Amino acid sequence: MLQIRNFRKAYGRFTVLSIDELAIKPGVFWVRGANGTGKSTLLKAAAGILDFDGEISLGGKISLKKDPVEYRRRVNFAEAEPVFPDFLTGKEMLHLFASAKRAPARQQDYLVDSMHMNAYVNEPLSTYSSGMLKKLSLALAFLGKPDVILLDEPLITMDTVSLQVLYRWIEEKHRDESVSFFLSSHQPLETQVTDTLTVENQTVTANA
Ligand SMILES: Nc1ncnc2c1ncn2[C@@H]1O[C@H](COP(=O)(O)OP(=O)(O)OP(=O)(O)O)[C@@H](O)[C@H]1O
Repeated sequence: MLQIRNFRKAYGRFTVLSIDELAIKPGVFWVRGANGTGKSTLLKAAAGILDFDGEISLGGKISLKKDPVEYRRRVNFAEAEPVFPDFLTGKEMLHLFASAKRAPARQQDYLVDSMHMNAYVNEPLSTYSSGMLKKLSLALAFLGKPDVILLDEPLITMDTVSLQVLYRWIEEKHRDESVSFFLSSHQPLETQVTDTLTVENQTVTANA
């Protein structure tokens, strides 16, 4: 599903990650590693928002660099600490992403309802707490018909009820639409994972 070849990401002269070849089959993956090892770097590169040397593709067919629009429509991402324009409302962000991701009608209603965001979704983002912003960013990452969803530290700032909703979304998307997930977290995940990807020693290994 996700293929990485001759990948290298450096900040200045410091190489953070170097991956010769990694072909990841469909599934739900827990991305683990100590602070500063490169988990966010890996997810941001795979999401197409961070420049890197090398090649990342979906199944060797849809290349991030050669088919950037198609790739980004199929690979969704939520940042660890989302930052959005303060003056927009949650609803406006949802409309924007739904249009870019060609989301089916009413998909955003399901996400807003199930994550209990109705009370504030029409308010400007300047009024949101960090948990409210986190829930919105996760909802945005579930819009459209992606093949892959990358969630960077999805558990942080989420209350216990919201966490259960998130786990339900992940299980539904994986079971019903065969969506693959990459979930970086320092805490164990309360959902069944296919494999663990460990980020250490400037590279990534699959543990299975
Ligand atoms: N914009 C940047 N400029 C310079 N160095 C950076 C930049 N972003 C990240 N780094 C460095 O790259 C390394 C990997 O950072 P990254 O954020 O990917 O780690 P992480 O595994 O997600 O960490 P954490 O678990 O603490 O969130 C760190 O050493 C960090 O200092």
